[in-house]
Amino acid sequence: MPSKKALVRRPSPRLAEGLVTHVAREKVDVDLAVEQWEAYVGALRAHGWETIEVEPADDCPDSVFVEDTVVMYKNVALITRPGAESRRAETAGVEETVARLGCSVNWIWEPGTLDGGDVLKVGDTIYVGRGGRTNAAGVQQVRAAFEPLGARVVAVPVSKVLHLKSAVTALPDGTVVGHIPKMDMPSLFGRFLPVPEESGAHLVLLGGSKLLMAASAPRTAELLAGLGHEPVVVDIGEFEKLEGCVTCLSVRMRELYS
Ligand SMILES: NC(=O)NCCC[C@H](N)C(=O)O
Repeated sequence: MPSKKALVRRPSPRLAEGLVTHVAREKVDVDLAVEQWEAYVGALRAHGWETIEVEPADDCPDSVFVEDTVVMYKNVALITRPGAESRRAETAGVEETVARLGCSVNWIWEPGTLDGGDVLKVGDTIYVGRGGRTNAAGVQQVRAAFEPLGARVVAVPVSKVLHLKSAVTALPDGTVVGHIPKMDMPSLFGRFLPVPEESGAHLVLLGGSKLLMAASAPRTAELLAGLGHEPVVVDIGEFEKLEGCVTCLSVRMRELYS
């Protein structure tokens, strides 16, 4: 059934200790991050999304990046096993929330690892980035979980960025949008639009032609507006210092059964 709920998770007071892999560490202003997070949640709400807060995980610095802990396909919530050990404790609270919302719950098991940031759904095609956080067993387990439900899983090598969706997302019409310098194999995607900024490749589909985007990608916003899309811009600069994107701060649940 169509639903418009989105999971979010309030930043931990330890946010500044979050992991960095492909960028140099910069000082994070936690108070400003909380303000930016509130504005992000406000933008989701303003566009008709009911936001559901997962109980905060104050001891987990990266817990605000809730997308990495669960992948939704239809009514199934696949609880991940994050590639970074320090993030594994984040999944318990998420599991509780999705179960309460009536999802059918499944899990990635050892030796599999998967971060939700590596999973891009375009219709029934599920691209899974195989990189620093998601291993081959994780990809196989995504296949086993979702192909019987009608999905086709396509594995994509990722070596230049943290996650697949750090470089690639998609427009509402299914066109894949990506920043080529950060992609291993742009040719794996069918209909493809290159964008000039890395963070321009991070799109959250809000509904209709509205696209939630980061303020750090003004040239891409202009490009997309010129193609008839409607960018909704938020500043998430403090999260970008930790390799976070607009995509990773929420999990949209569009096909809840209940
Ligand atoms: N899906 C995402 O883009 N997640 C960002 C996670 C950033 C966090 N600092 C991490 O390294 O896990």
